[in-house]
Amino acid sequence: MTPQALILDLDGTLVDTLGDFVAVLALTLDDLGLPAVDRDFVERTIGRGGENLVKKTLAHVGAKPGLFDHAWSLYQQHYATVNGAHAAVYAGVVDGLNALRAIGLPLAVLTNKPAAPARELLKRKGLDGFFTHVFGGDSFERKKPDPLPLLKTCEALGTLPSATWMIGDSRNDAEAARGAGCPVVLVTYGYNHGEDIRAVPALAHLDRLDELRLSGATSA
Ligand SMILES: O=C(O)COP(=O)(O)O
Ligand SMILES: [Mg+2]
Repeated sequence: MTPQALILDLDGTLVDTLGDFVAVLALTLDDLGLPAVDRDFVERTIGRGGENLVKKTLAHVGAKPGLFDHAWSLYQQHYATVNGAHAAVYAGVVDGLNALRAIGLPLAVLTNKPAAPARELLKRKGLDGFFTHVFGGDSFERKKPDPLPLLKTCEALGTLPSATWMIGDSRNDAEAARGAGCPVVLVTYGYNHGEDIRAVPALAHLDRLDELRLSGATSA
């Protein structure tokens, strides 16, 4: 089975951004006079968009209610500055993307990160040239794990969901793909809410993106 196009997640799949999230939350919490959160908390909480991360973090540190709007605005300002400074492209990603491009597969990014910082991060990490579309958590009415963003991305790619594979690192990606009717491939090195991603059914579980072996794109 060969796909006609691929949709790739960003955080935890293409780029290890945990350090960025940790740094941005530390700056935001410091501005608010609140205690920092540890790396493990951040790792198991990322993946459902920045708003969710900020809400969960405020609850975790016992912040008073009503702080969200201010915290979210600080978080976004800090994110724009920090973006990419504590992040690294995973081993195997550039070779994997080059191999996929070489066989003519259209590639799109679909992340829960807002589209503007997602595009900026890809640019800062030299990955922006690989993708025909980059969609974020604010590109559509709902985010992953809702299937809507996948269906909309398939529409933009001009491919049927059944011929469009989702490559992600979390059960969010798998759930969204299942709802949309897209086959899913999962990478094992990202963030899955503190759970083992190998327990989530997929076409394959990859330790590196360049382990994906596809023979060539079929026509749409
Ligand atoms: O939650 C986020 O901000 C990013 O998550 P994703 O790139 O893994 O979808
Ligand atoms: Mg992810």
